[in-house]
Amino acid sequence: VNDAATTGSGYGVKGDRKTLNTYSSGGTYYLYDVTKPMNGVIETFSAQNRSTYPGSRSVDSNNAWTSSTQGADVDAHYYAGQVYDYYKNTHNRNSFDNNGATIRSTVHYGSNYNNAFWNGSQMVYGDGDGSVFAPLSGALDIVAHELTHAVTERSAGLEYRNQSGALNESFSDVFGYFLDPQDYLMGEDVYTPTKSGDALRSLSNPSQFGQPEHMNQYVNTTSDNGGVHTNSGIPNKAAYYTISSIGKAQAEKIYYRALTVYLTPTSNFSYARAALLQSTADLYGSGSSAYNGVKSAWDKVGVY
Ligand SMILES: CCCCC[C@H](S)C(=O)N[C@@H](Cc1ccccc1)C(=O)N[C@@H](C)C(=O)O
Ligand SMILES: [Zn+2]
Repeated sequence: VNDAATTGSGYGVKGDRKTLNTYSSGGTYYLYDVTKPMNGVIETFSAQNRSTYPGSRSVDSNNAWTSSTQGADVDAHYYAGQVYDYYKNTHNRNSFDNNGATIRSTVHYGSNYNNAFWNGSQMVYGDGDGSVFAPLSGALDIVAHELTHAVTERSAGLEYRNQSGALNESFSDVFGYFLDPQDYLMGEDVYTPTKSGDALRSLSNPSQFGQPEHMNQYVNTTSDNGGVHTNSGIPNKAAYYTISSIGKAQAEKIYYRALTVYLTPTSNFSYARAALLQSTADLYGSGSSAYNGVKSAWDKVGVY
């Protein structure tokens, strides 16, 4: 039996059917996607509910990934491919390092683990406890959030604390929106599976879920690396104002250019305003409506 790229199918966390780019070797099927240009490989592993990664490759006997525990594997793999395609097609970036790095995910991390993260080399997803979260790879905006941390790490390198850390978190949420633009909510597809209509965060209304949305509400704290998941509400609100005034198409070009050309590891909110304005001037001119939209957005959140 020789090795070959194959096409499988399966059910995601929400029970939705998906087609998968898989690989067969020795009669076993793997979540190993070799269809991307320039050899960008996407591969998915399972920690089998231990707290180790990468764990072992997700496998299936007949390329039908339909068991109830495979939903997290299916979505991590499928959504990672979607995020790869977004960065390649929209920003001409070939994987998170712009050099075809393998995109690896591990699912079923830990026990009832209500989080997901980028560990410096790969994405890692918990299954959630079924009350706070369902398996976290079941949300495209979460997968985009985590993979954008990898892009940030290989570009601006925003330090994960205080204002640069809140920007790091915000850029991950904002690209989560760009991948999943049907609402301004974050994590809604897997957050509180037994309760509808809520989310972990909102870009349009950060205060709805306990985040500040103006600089005069900045939270000075030592917890959560200086409140990176709290103070991200302020740049998130500025992104909402920007997107709702100039549109997603121009906003995503501006955000990508700021992240990859101007921001640095210690950039603060004021520097982010300047970087986004400079990116807008580069792309659309300093007299453009886009420029006025970005300026007004950051004025409204009190960052100058
Ligand atoms: C390991 C310690 C924490 C790592 C933080 C990761 S990058 C993170 O920010 N995870 C996101 C997951 C997410 C993203 C979008 C929507 C919902 C959930 C996150 O926001 N985690 C929250 C729960 C947190 O860590 O406070
Ligand atoms: Zn994050």
